[in-house]
Amino acid sequence: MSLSPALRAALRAFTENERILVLTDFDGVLSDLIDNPHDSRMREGSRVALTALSQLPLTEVGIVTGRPLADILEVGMPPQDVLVVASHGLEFLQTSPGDDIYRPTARDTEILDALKAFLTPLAEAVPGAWLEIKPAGIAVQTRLCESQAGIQLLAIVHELPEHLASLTIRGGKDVLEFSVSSATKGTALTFLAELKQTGNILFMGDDVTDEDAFAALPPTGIGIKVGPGETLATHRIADTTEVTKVLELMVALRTPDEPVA
Ligand SMILES: O=P(O)(O)OC[C@H]1O[C@H](O[C@H]2O[C@H](CO)[C@@H](O)[C@H](O)[C@H]2O)[C@H](O)[C@@H](O)[C@@H]1O
Repeated sequence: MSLSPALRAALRAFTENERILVLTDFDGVLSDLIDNPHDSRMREGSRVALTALSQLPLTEVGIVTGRPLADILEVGMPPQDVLVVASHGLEFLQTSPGDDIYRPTARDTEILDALKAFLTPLAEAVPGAWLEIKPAGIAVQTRLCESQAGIQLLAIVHELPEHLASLTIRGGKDVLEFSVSSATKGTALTFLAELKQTGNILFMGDDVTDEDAFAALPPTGIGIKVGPGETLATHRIADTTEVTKVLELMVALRTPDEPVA
């Protein structure tokens, strides 16, 4: 499918701004959703377009992901000059003076150990379920579970005991994450907007946590939801192949003498 005329017009107007900030989620947007997160890679077309975009003048590009920073650097292999916000807005790279890598405090470690003790037997009881240990939290992954068993497990772990009640809970695609951090992709977007001194921001995302970023977009921003589901975004595209088309169109529109397909 080609991009809708309304989205093409919005992208044309957006790229005419002098300075722009293009931000995108990783899983389900730059990469297809697959069973093993360690095997995820950016679609090649999106990698090429993202790299080209990041090298254009007055064009800032960033990846905003729920993955830990070390993980996205290894799996996502972000091109040079691309800003990275990881752990749902907790960790930052290339945003100097805002560079920030999370290191747990003694109290965080105590809570995370207690969380692991709570989640481990529950996950072990459900075939296919596994725990993704992150620096600031733990995600219960159920993509490989029988559908009802996965839904049931997430409902059970959602009811945290009293001693873990301070944790932030984030939903996602076949995943529920518990974190000592309450940062969101929305707080990250606002931080980057101030850092880069622009309200001309485009954000693409596919999941529940991306809604925080859509909500934080200024009126001069553009939100693009990838795939189905309720959203605050003003535009929608079908899948990761259309993400590549959006990125390629912005490169063409932003490059003098480049033919626009
Ligand atoms: O914010 P994102 O970049 O979209 O990251 C969200 C989570 O993505 C990963 O999990 C999801 O993708 C996996 C690989 O395709 C899939 O197996 C899993 O079921 C999905 O939930 C990642 O593992 C998480 O840490 C991220 O928070």
